[in-house]
Amino acid sequence: MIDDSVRDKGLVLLGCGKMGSAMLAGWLAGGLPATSVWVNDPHPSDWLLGTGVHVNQPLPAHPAVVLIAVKPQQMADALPTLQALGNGDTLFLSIAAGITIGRYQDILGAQTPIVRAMPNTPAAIGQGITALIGNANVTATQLETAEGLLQAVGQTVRLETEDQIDAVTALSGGGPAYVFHLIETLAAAGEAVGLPPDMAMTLAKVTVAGSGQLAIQSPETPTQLRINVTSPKGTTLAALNVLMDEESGFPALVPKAIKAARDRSAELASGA
Ligand SMILES: NC(=O)C1=CN([C@@H]2O[C@H](COP(=O)(O)OP(=O)(O)OC[C@H]3O[C@@H](n4cnc5c(N)ncnc54)[C@H](OP(=O)(O)O)[C@@H]3O)[C@@H](O)[C@H]2O)C=CC1
Ligand SMILES: O=C(O)[C@@H]1CCC=N1
Repeated sequence: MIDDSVRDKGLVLLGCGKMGSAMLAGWLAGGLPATSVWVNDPHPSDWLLGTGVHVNQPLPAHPAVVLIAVKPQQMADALPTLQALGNGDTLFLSIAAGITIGRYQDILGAQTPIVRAMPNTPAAIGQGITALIGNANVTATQLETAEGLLQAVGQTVRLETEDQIDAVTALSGGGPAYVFHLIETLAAAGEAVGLPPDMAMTLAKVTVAGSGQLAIQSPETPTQLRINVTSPKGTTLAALNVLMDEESGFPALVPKAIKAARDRSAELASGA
């Protein structure tokens, strides 16, 4: 639930592109008044301008939370504009990949309360998942405020160490893109074996969505759910023999992809 302090003292978004908009859409749909939100973004979208939030207007003196939602490469220009809010009661909630708490402290001040989080775009429909960790300046109440905002757009998990966030970024932060690519690939493959494009896309989307829901709702493991589909000597087995090949299938490809994303996240953290 979104904390009253956010409604009363205000929420500032630094950057409102794809991820900032996804989260803001969820918060507004969940009842956060538009008048409690201030957004700084050089090129506000038509959607944003239509929400009724304050766009590129003077900020409240002591907002409850600042959401940092610019790209890592934009941080050096964007963050110093909010330096005056550092070292105080305003909680900075960062969703940027690869920018460490230490780097925020260097710019905003060592006493600044900072929560680093990694959400994903299904937040736009309340189905996101976000991992978070705070620095020592974050009070228990502020951590609950951050978690309340993030739970208003999905589930949350608390991290034990900050460096775990590189792996989270690789798995669930970018994960929706991998799944969307799976949908694209399934639909194209359906077309290639004779289905009309629209039908192939509908079959692919609903299959992925339904399977995801079944994996969440069923008491059975994903492994058992896979076995349930796979008849002996049947059609699924013919496909899985390709997809589960240790040399060329998912077991070879997926870990390689996740490691590449994890390594890139760590690289961003070192300033590359
Ligand atoms: N997209 C995703 O699925 C996820 C993204 N993230 C993280 O979220 C952050 C944002 O990513 P994403 O939304 O995809 O990127 P976008 O480029 O869509 O959003 C960034 C926004 O910030 C604006 N901006 C640029 N400079 C400034 C500035 N100086 N002050 C204020 N706003 C500025 C950009 O404007 P303009 O376009 O005009 O430059 C843009 O609207 C990144 O750090 C990313 O790592 C985390 C999890 C998932
Ligand atoms: O691609 C990126 O760097 C960001 C982080 C996770 C999802 N998008």
